[in-house]
Amino acid sequence: MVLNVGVIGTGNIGSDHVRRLATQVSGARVAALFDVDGERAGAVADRVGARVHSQAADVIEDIQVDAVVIASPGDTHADLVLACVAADKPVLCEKPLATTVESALKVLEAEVAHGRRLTRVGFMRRHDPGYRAVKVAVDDGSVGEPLLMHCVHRNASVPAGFTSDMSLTDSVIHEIDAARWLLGDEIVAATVVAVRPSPLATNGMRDPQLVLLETAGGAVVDVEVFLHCQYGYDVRCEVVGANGTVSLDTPTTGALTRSGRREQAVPEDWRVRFAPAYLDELQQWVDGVASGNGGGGGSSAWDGYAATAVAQACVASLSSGARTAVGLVDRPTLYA
Ligand SMILES: NC(=O)c1ccc[n+]([C@@H]2O[C@H](COP(=O)([O-])OP(=O)(O)OC[C@H]3O[C@@H](n4cnc5c(N)ncnc54)[C@H](O)[C@@H]3O)[C@@H](O)[C@H]2O)c1
Ligand SMILES: O[C@H]1[C@H](O)[C@@H](O)[C@H](O)[C@@H](O)[C@H]1O
Repeated sequence: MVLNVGVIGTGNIGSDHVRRLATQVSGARVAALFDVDGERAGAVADRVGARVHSQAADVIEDIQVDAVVIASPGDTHADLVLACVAADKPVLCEKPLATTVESALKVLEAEVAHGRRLTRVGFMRRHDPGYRAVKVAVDDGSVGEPLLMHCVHRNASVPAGFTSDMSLTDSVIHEIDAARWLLGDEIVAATVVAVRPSPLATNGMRDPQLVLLETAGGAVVDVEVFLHCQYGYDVRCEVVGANGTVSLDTPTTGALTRSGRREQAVPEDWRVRFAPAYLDELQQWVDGVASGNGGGGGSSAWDGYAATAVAQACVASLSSGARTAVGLVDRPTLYA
């Protein structure tokens, strides 16, 4: 059986997902797509032989579309996921699930009322071989009880219009999900410290920032987020346990040793660094949907809601300078 996928949003990651679905993922084809930029949608559709619709709702309601990928901007996600749930279609929604806690909660409530998990959120680090190795070492007790997690999230630069809040809601949200997943615990408080801004940060953006996250069980996670680091894309993670530590290997594209020097390449951006993770994420989702489990596994609507709630607490802390508690609703049994 071939899964017919509809894609909404064909910008950077949407067009990458279309290409992967059409050429690398087995058991799937891109049947239909939509982007508000019709020219862009048309060019992407031509490459893979997909239909172009004139609105997002038509992709979701297309009877030949079995499942939907959402890769439009974050503030469009919640309404589109709600439409997928109403149409009973499995959906892989790029992060974030929603840009407000209220809209994330609406998705959660809709899915619970529907009675079946249909939503998966694109937290692809759960599919990265390095993060998976860290998860195995934490889960099998190799490092003992996890106490601390140190993270670094650096981008060479960010697009115009990126804001201080987006460092938290768009970038640190990956560490928020990774911490909840690796430590198996909810985050209950966040504190954000804005560092003296890099002279290269434009439009008054507070960059870098330091983020402290506290889990219900008392573990603490620190994240340096620095989105104008210039030299490349650098994501690091170390979990410190009672008996040892486990850290992410930073993949490089080669090590050159000559003339008394050793040089290692740094990935240019997330496209390069996480390419295998995006592919694994899509393949697992397609396989999951095809086997009738709605694409379950990976990050659920609950994970998307919790991550949004923590990111919003970070935004509040950045603005107030105070430690901010995270309030989550009770976890519905659908996500037990
Ligand atoms: N998981 C990851 O590592 C990762 C990486 C990059 C982006 N993302 C997420 O993917 C989403 C898209 O990011 P991007 O970098 O591809 O952005 P982008 O700006 O390159 O692409 C967004 C596309 O959506 C289109 N669009 C805008 N409004 C729309 C609407 N209402 N309906 C349909 N299409 C619409 C735009 O025309 C554009 O083509 C964001 O939520 C972002 O956070 C995730
Ligand atoms: O949207 C992107 C994407 O999510 C990347 O994975 C992250 O590293 C960037 O900081 C963010 O801006």
